[in-house]
Amino acid sequence: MTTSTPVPEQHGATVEAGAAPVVPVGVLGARGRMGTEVVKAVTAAGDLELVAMVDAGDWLFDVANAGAQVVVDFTRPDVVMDNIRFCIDHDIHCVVGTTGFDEERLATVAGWLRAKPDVGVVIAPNFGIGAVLLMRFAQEAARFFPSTEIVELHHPGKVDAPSGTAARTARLVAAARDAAGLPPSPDATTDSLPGARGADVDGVRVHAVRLTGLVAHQEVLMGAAGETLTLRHDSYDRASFMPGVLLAVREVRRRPGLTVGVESLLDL
Ligand SMILES: NC(=O)C1=CN([C@@H]2O[C@H](COP(=O)(O)OP(=O)(O)OC[C@H]3O[C@@H](n4cnc5c(N)ncnc54)[C@H](O)[C@@H]3O)[C@@H](O)[C@H]2O)C=CC1
Ligand SMILES: O=C(O)C1=N[C@H](C(=O)O)C[C@H](O)C1
Repeated sequence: MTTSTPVPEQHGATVEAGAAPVVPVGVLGARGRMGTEVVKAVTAAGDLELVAMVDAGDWLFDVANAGAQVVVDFTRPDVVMDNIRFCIDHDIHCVVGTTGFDEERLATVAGWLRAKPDVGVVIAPNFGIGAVLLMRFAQEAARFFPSTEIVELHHPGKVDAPSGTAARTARLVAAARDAAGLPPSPDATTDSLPGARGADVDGVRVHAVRLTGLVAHQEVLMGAAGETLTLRHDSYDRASFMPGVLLAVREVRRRPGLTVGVESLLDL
């Protein structure tokens, strides 16, 4: 039970005596689709304080000057590495939702973190709890089905294809198939238009749809003789990502080093 005497806290916020201090948070990509939602969510959270909003053309040093302890990055795959490097160099923990991470990029971030053992970085292609569960269910089911393909469907403003979530799902499914000793999914195609069979991610076909009216959706289709299993997740609103983002913001300072995905934060 905290006492009711308010004590001054940094950045103008106040906290109850004995309560955990408010965490100063900066948002990169603050004027984007996700950034706008993150700004709203952080502002509404009593234990967090929004201290910096940075978008393209703004000065990145603003997040350091404002005293941000945690930065949330929803920018673009072509700028996110520079942002992470900056934060690590300035001892700022990072929660990264921006996509475009392959094993090489993750290894680079892990390498930077070795010089800063107290800094934490969480990188997750999807903060939606349902999407995280879908990935886990797909991993579990993969070994029982000779065929798996993935269809991701998004709003037409998305710059990368396939989605980061679909790429990660494909890699997880491929690893589960390999571990079970499954051969490649059967496919007799010898004659096709370029792209007709989707992208090949570690041997799993991934198809990307861009459609006005959509937000973020994914289906994992699995087939065996005489049956199919379809796992589907739909984000109809970017609010769906906020519980995961806020969880990562609250946890990242306690998790030095690189954390990929929010599974471990959810005890999955
Ligand atoms: N992990 C997750 O749960 C989710 C991840 N995403 C990913 O987040 C990223 C952003 O998505 P959206 O918000 O839809 O894109 P968006 O295009 O609406 O927003 C990106 C923002 O970043 C800004 N920006 C560009 N360069 C910058 C820089 N150097 N510094 C600061 N800001 C910069 C842009 O001006 C823009 O306002 C994408 O990679 C997307 O795939 C999107 C939804 C959920
Ligand atoms: O750009 C988006 O919108 C999304 N991006 C992430 C991805 O590429 O997986 C997460 C979600 O699908 C929405």
